[in-house]
This record gives sequence, structure tokens and C-alpha cells, in this order.
Amino acid sequence: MSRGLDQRRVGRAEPEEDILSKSTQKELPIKDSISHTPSQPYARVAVLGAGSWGTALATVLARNGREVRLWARRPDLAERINETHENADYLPEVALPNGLRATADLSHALEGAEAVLMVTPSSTLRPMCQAIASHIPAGIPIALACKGVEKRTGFLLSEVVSEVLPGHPVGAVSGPTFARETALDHPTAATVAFPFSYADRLAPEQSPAARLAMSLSGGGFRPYVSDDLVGVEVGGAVKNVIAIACGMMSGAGFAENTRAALITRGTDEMKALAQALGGSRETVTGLSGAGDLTLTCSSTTSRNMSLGYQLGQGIARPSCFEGRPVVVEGEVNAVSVTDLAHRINVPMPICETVHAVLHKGADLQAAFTALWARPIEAEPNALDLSLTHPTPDMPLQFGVS
Ligand SMILES: NC(=O)C1=CN([C@@H]2O[C@H](COP(=O)(O)OP(=O)(O)OC[C@H]3O[C@@H](n4cnc5c(N)ncnc54)[C@H](OP(=O)(O)O)[C@@H]3O)[C@@H](O)[C@H]2O)C=CC1
Ligand SMILES: O=C(CO)COP(=O)(O)O
Repeated sequence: MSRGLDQRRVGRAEPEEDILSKSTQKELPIKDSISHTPSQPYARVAVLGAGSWGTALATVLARNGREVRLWARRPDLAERINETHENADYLPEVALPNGLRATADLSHALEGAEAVLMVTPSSTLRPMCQAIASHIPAGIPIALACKGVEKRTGFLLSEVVSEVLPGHPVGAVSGPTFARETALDHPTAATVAFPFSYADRLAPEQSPAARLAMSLSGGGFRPYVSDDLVGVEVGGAVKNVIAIACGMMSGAGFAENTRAALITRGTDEMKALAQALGGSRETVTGLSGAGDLTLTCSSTTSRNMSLGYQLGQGIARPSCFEGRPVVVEGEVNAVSVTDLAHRINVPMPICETVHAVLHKGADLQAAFTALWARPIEAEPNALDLSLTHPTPDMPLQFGVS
């Protein structure tokens, strides 16, 4: 039984700070005996997924001197990337570095890799892990660059990896990082998170988080390191759902006050979920939480914001993105995040509202009117209040700018 599933059974988990301080106290003699030599970047990295984000991360790694094998699902795309040094399907007109080679053969992609990045949509993670199981040597660190919660199980994506591929350190790379800007080397910061314990007899500098951060670091790409994987993963999964809410309200004609309220209250929903799963509320105020939420809620470059915006304008789902299939993680994660929140009794009213509109046929205007008319709450939730909204039946004035 995985750690997360245990926590979901018993409800609220022991706070991360307590776990860390206890283990640090116990492990002090080990900590003192570890030598802190400089961190070595990984020489060769496999990036699985040649969509926009996989290609951007592979570009950063290769530009910073790593040998990179980029796995593309379609052999023709792999061939075109190698011939033209461009991924015209996902990042047109971005020159890809020489150290980046694409392949459609998973065993070839993983051959000699010292670390692996998983960058296909979250719903494909479990089959991807199953597909690589016989090709990946034991102990190779696996970092998630996809964002989400698994729908059927309510597992964080790291728990999916640990279940299918036990024995690998599992972490994540997450932050406010639009793929195209990252590939073009615009100044970008992100968090690299792996759980850390001195009991593993590694100095922090030798941890997978530090080594992967060193591997990515350079040019415009500035990584930060964290050991709160739960907090980092929760931010990445939830921010996409909140961005859809932001898009819906913007598309329906509301402006900056509304966006700021949704970003702030959305951050609170992330904090509550992270804490309930054993992560830290503080992590959620960092790049992978509030940082990514701010980015994603700020422009229709975001596919999640854009979907919400179109729905808020009254465009029917099949016509959004001109009918093209586009990966919108918040759409599937509106279901998985709210299901998980129900299981462990965490109120997430914005995510609930998005879920109701996307998947339960709720009317967008009525659903957001109800969201705004909820009983008044304390901020932060220290006070035990019982205050009803004074005008619960007055609808929001949609369409008035
Ligand atoms: N784009 C961005 O700016 C960022 C994205 N992310 C996250 O990265 C993840 C991937 O998104 P992104 O790269 O943007 O998506 P894209 O739509 O750009 O690319 C999707 C990729 O996944 C592949 N794929 C689709 N279905 C499957 C499947 N069933 N099995 C294996 N591969 C599949 C596609 O292959 P094919 O071309 O053959 O269909 C393609 O390579 C998401 O979780 C997203 O949230 C995180 C940070 C930034
Ligand atoms: O995660 C992202 C930026 O950090 C990309 O957001 P979208 O999937 O909404 O485009």
C-alpha cells in the first residue's frame, strides 16, 4: 500500500515539518559523516514525450551540455526532428541544439540514461511507466514534468510511478514555464523536487534534485531545489483547474478583481490539499504553486485559461480550439482533484465549480453566482464563523463590463 493511499484512508497526515525535524534529529551522526562534494550534472538524460514541453526541456538540457534522447511516439516526427533540428509539430521555428537526438524507440531513448523525465499527458503516465519497465535500469531517478492527479486512484503522479516502477527515486520539475518561452531561453525559473533523507547516506549536493537542477541550469533556465514533492505536485495539478475558472470568468466579461480573487482563493485550495496530503503550505507559495498559477491565469497562451475563456464566452466545448484536440490537463484533473478532495474532506469550492460546469452540465453563470454567494469565511481559516452571504439570490451581472 502506498504512502499516499494510507494517508487518504486516515485523513490528515502528519505535517511534513515534523517528519523532517524528527528524522534529521535521529540521523545527525550520518549527516555529519557525509562529505559535501560538488554536485555533478547527469551526462545523459532521456526525455519521454516530444510534445511542446518535452521538446522544450530537452532543448534546455542539451543547450546546457547534456546528451539528450527525446522519445517521440511517432517515428516520422522523430525522423523530422533529427533531419531538421526543429519540432515543427509542437515548437515551430525554434532551433534545437545538436546534443538533442530524437527516437521513437523507448529502449534506445533509455539506453545509458542517468535520469529520465516523463513528459506525456498525466492520463498516459501509467501506461508509459508500464512500457518502460523492462528498459529502465534499477535506481535511475525519474522526474515528472507532467502535472496532475490520476483519475481512477486519486494518486499523485509520483505515487503512480512508485507503484509501477518501485526502486527508483521519483521527483518532479514544475513551475511557471510556458514551453515556447523556455525553449527560446527566456529567463525562466522552476522547482526540482525529490524527497530527501540523510538516511540515504547522500549529501544534499548528490541528491537527484540537486543533480537534475545542475543538469538543467544554465542560460535563462534557473532551477530551485525542494524536498517537498507533495507540495510541488499538488500545486501543478490544481493550478490548471483554477486557471480554467479564471478563464471562464474572464471570458464571461469580468476583469482584474475577479482574477486576483480566484488566484488568491485558488492558492488557498492548493494549500489545504497539500497539507492534507502531508506537504507544506509554504511550498504552495513558491514557483510550482502560486508562481505557476499566476502564469497560467494571466494569459490565453495557457491552454487551460484559454479553454475556460472560450467556454465563458459561450463557445461550446467541441468548437473550442477550432475543434483541434489539445491537451488541457485541468479538464481531466477537475474530476480527479475534486474526487481526491472529497475522499479526504478538503473543501475546494473553485475546483468543484469548474468540475460541475465541465462535467455535470451545470450552467456556468449559475455555478459562479453560487460560488460567490457561499457563506462568508474567515481568511485564513482560523475563526469558526457562521455568516450567510446577505444577498444569496442576487445573480452576478454577467456580460456587463
Ligand atoms: N506546454 C507547456 O508549456 C507545459 C506543459 N506541461 C505539462 O507537460 C505535459 C505534456 O504537455 P505538453 O508537452 O504541453 O503537451 P503537447 O500537447 O504539446 O504534447 C503531448 C505529447 O504527448 C504525446 N502523447 C499524447 N498521447 C499519448 C499517449 N497516449 N501515449 C504516449 N504519448 C502520448 C504526444 O504525442 P503525439 O505527438 O504522437 O500525439 C505529444 O508528444 C502535461 O502534463 C502538461 O501539463 C508542464 C509545463 C509546461
Ligand atoms: O503548465 C504550464 C505552464 O507552467 C502550461 O500551462 P497550459 O497547459 O495551461 O498551457
